[in-house]
Amino acid sequence: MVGSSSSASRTVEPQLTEALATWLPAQRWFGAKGSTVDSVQILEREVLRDEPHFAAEHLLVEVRMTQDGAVVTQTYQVPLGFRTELTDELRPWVLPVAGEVAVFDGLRDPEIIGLYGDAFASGNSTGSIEFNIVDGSSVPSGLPGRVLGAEQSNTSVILGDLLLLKLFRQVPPGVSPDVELHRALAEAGSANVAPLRGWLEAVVGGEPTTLGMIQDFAANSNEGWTAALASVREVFDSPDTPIEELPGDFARDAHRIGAAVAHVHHDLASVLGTVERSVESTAVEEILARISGVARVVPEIAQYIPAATALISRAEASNSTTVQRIHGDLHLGQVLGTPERWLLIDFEGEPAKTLAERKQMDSPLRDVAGMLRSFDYAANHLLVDQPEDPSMRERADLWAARSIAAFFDGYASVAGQDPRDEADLLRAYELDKAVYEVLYEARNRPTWLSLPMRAVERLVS
Ligand SMILES: Nc1ncnc2c1ncn2[C@@H]1O[C@H](COP(=O)(O)OP(=O)(O)O)[C@@H](O)[C@H]1O
Ligand SMILES: O=P(O)(O)O[C@H]1O[C@H](CO)[C@@H](O[C@H]2O[C@H](CO)[C@@H](O)[C@H](O)[C@H]2O)[C@H](O)[C@H]1O
Repeated sequence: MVGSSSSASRTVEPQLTEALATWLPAQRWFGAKGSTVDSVQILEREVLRDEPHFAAEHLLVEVRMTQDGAVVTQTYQVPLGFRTELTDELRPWVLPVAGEVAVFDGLRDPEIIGLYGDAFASGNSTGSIEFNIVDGSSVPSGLPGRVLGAEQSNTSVILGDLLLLKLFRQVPPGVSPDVELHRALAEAGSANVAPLRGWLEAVVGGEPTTLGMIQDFAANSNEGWTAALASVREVFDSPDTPIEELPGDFARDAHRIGAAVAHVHHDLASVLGTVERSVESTAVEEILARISGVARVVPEIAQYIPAATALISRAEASNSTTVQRIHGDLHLGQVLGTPERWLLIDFEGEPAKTLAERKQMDSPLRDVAGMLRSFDYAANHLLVDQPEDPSMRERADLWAARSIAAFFDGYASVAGQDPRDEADLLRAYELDKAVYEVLYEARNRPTWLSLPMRAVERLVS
């Protein structure tokens, strides 16, 4: 616990918990959008630095809230900074705490990011937090910290343009699949992930729990989503040029992404195994439960339940399928293009699932379906909120079809099996993802809702 009157981090607990109750739900990474926070309790408060004008603390907090009438509890990781003088860059990140000391999101402060880097370099525990380095790897000390632009489900920061440190925001008790799968892929010698260098953990709810991980930073990389959007823009800007003649045609990249995904699936299967399972006992039946659940928030989706039921029955008729550990939340934002190859990142699985669910074996078709949905998103998202223009829509659909065909070809060229051969099961997984997206967009980006809604309608027809 903290409390020296000569330190910057003297903010008392009731003030902090009250501020966190307001501040947490407004963060991009807060996972329980649409819920009401009832209380915040500080589980751990570890001091990383404590000086008169500057302090840093690592907090684990338990948030109790009400979501759709039910009480939900989630644990979040909240590194905080305390400064008596604030820079302009830190101003947007302050918590509503009155007093002389400003309290802010610690991961926005390069000095605090550097503290985490140094903790890895020394490999020592900091109070209850353990910093682990992968055998054969090392982290240099004194690496300058830098904030990575985009806010996502977690917060990633850069150390010396060499390493990327991702701190998970929501931390369910247990080892993260991101660390687990990166370690398996290292064992397989996978070239399609950024090598894992270390991870940090603490005991949460009585279990060793991953708090974050550190891996090589692919400095010259471009996110698949950004690259795909650039290509789609070109398609719209040159309406009379056949897509295959455009310099930014995405088919070649889509083919390489397909091959990268197949390599990762192969490597995960080789290290962590595969199981033959009846389609009925895969998560396919849960798709209907998902639709019913989403219909409570987005009632328009209920009309598709009968057609979805028919689709699931067709998928179940395909008997058995092979399951294995998979990525679980694959989309164009989860692939990074480097000059040499495409990398897959962020193996945490679907954010809406529990940790135990995310660690279950599943069909690789779920990842393939995630990519198909993403090509559809990339093709159509510039048309959201625009008056319907059939010629633009036709170009968008052509771009998506071309990219998807190339992705399938790339996947099949490595896997030796073509996902198109399991068409009904693949469609069921696509529907599942589209339904997930309906809820995701309703809660996070309501202006994008028409995108997955259009897909649900198409997939069940
Ligand atoms: N190894 C890496 N090298 C370079 N950039 C990366 C790397 N890993 C992730 N990123 C960037 O960081 C962003 C967030 O990473 P991600 O693992 O998807 O985090 P989150 O769990 O918050 O979604 C990605 O969209 C990507 O742009
Ligand atoms: O933040 P995560 O990467 O864990 O994923 C969540 O957010 C994604 C949006 O950032 C969301 O993806 C959806 O939008 C993407 C475009 O922004 C699109 O490429 C995906 O196909 C679409 O699913 C993802 O579903 C959600 O889990």
